[in-house]
Amino acid sequence: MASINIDNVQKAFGKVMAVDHLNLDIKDGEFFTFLGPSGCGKTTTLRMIAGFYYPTKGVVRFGKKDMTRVPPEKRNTGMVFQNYALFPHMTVFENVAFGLRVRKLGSKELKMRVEDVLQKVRLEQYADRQVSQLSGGQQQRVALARALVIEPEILLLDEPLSNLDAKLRDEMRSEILRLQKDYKITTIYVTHDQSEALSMSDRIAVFNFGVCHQVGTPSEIYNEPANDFVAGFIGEINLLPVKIEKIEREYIYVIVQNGESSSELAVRNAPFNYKEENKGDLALSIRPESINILDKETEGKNIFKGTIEEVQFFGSLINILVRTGGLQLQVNALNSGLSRNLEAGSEVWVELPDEQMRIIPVVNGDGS
Ligand SMILES: Nc1ncnc2c1ncn2[C@@H]1O[C@H](COP(=O)(O)OP(=O)(O)OP(=O)(O)O)[C@@H](O)[C@H]1O
Repeated sequence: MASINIDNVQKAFGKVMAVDHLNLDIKDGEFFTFLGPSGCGKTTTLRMIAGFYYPTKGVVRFGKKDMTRVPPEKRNTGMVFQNYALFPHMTVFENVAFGLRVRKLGSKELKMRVEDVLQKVRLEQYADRQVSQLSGGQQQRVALARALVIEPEILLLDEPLSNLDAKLRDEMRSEILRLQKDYKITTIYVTHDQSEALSMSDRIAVFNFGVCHQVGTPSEIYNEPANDFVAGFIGEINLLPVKIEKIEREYIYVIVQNGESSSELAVRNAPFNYKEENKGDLALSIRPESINILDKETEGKNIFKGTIEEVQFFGSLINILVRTGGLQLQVNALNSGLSRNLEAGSEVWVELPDEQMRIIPVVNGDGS
């Protein structure tokens, strides 16, 4: 096992800056995910850890060891690719044994290690099958077994589930987590699927255009997004452009442009909230499940009258689009109580609880 330190790493391909000023500390035994849209630099970073690419600048360390220019075969990392990269006409056993044969392991120990790992991925009865005769999920297990059999210090998984259907993906998620806990192996998982990242990871790094915008636990990333890109990429969110009016004790008062008029909102100034050094544009963020719908006018802060524009029924959840003045708010309510009787055209009041809102910086598309 090993910790990984990415120290001020940059990777340029000609004029394209695929990864810029990246600093990450991945702990020993951690399940760490790189999350972001296509082309944001996830795979490039993974490949620099595997040694398939060398950084243009910066240092990659495993533990305290400088690995920046060490070739891949000397790194002791196991990698699983999106397309599995198996040998289709070889048996499952031979595919898994390949890395051990390259390492010239004796036949007795080789057999023991392959059989042991095949049992771990629950493929022991398929050892003699040709890989081309296996299902997608089974092939993915062979790819995992092949990566694990060399007993790597670090396991690198590049979108390993993207070729599987939804049900199999769910099964394989649990399988990967079980194996990771079993082997207690430092694992980096690359995905653009936010629910996969939130449900599997100890911590997540969110990337866009080669820049890492935030590193945190799934709950930090979801509940305390660092900026509008992270907030918008993970889950649904309402983002309203705001200007700070004043800060008084535990409240930040902000002005939201609401069509022709403007509204004042009071946001609780939690420790992780607005920082006064944020100089650029700001947005107020609130998750759709944090907004309350009221059927009558009620005394209190941050309550606005609105009209329901759209109701979408999802069984346990009901998604409601409310217009209040010039603003449109997405509200997700549980299918119970008042929300059951709501329909387009109804008049309602929406409450934006002060402790559920955050004031976050607006970043440009390129992260600057
Ligand atoms: N070998 C290469 N030569 C030139 N440009 C590259 C190369 N590899 C990646 N890039 C560019 O670097 C940027 C980051 O690519 P990367 O593959 O790391 O993104 P990604 O987040 O893994 O995307 P995806 O989810 O689509 O795989 C992209 O703009 C890509 O076009």
